[in-house]
Amino acid sequence: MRPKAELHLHIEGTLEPELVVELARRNRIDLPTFDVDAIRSRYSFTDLQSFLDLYYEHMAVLRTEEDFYDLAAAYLRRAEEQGVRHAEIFFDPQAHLSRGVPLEVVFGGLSAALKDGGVSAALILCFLRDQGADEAEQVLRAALPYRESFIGVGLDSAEVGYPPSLFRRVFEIAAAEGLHRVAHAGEEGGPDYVWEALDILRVERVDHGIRAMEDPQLVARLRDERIPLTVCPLSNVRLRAVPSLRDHILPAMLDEGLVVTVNSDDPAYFGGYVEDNYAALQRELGMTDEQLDRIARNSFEASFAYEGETTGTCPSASAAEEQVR
Ligand code: HPA
Ligand SMILES: [Zn+2]
Repeated sequence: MRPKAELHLHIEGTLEPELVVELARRNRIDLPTFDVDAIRSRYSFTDLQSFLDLYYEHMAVLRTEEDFYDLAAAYLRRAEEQGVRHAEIFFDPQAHLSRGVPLEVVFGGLSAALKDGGVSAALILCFLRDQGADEAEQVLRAALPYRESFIGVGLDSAEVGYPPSLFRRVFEIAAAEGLHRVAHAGEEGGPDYVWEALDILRVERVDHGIRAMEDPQLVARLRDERIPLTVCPLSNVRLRAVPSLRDHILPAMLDEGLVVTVNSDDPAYFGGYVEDNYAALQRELGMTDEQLDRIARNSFEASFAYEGETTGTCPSASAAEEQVR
C-alpha cells in the first residue's frame, strides 16, 4: 500500500455507527435506535445539507474528553492501516460549544489521542460558515489559549450562500497568529467561491475545489501557484456533487497539472477511508499506479506539518515521495 498523507478529514465524520451506540450508552443519551444497521441505513444523502443534518445529530454523543480521545484514536488506527503516514485533521468546535461542550474538553481529548497515536498528525480548527463571521471570530479568540494545539484554520459546513468573503477578518487574524489557512470551496459552490478563498482568505490549500475546473483562468492560477486541492471522490459521489465515480473530473484535474490529493472527508458516512478512495479510483476509473503515486506524492508536498518517517529509514517528506515514485 502506498504511503500517503490525509489532508481533508473531519474527525466528527469518522464517528462510526458502532461508536455512536457505544458513546450513547456510556453517556446515557437516548437515540432513535440503538441498532447499528438501522443507523447505517440512514446514510443515504441527496446533497451536502442532508448529510450535515445527520452529521450534527450524531455529534450529540460526544460529551467528555474520553469520547473525543476514543474518536480520534479510532481514526488514527484506521488511518495507519490505510497507509497514512501523516494526517491534518479538521474539527468543528462550534458544533460542540453550541451543545455546552467546552473547548477544553475538545482540545483535551483530541490532543491526547494525537500524542498517543502511531501516526504523525495535527489539528485544523474549522469555522462553521453558516454560523457567520462574528461567531467564527469569537471561536478563534477563545481557541488562542490552545494555540500550540492546532496548526491552522479552515471553513466548512453549508457552502452556498456563505461565500468566503464573509470571513475576511477572521482569516486575517488567523494569519497574524501564524496559522495556516484552508477553506472548503467549489464543492457545491462555483469557481467564484474558489477565487474568493484565494484572493480574500489567502488560503494555502483548497478543500474539494472540483468546480474550479469550470474556469480555465482559475485552473491556470491553481497550477501556476501549485495550490493543492484536497479532493474527496467517494464523498462527491455520496453527496451527489458528481453523478458517479466514472464521471469524476479528478483525472482531468491531474492532466491539467494541478496538485491534486485524495482524501476521505467523512469516512464513516461516505463508505470508505482514504485507501478505499484510492482503490475505488483504480477500480472504477481505471486510474494507473503512476497516477495514484503522483497523487500520494502530492499529498506530502501539500501537507503543512509532516515531520515523520515513512518507513523508519526515510527522514523527510521528500524521502516519502521517493517511496511512492
Ligand atoms: O464535505 C463537507 N463539506 C462541508 N462541510 C463539511 N463538514 C463535514 N464534511 C463537510
Ligand atoms: Zn470536508
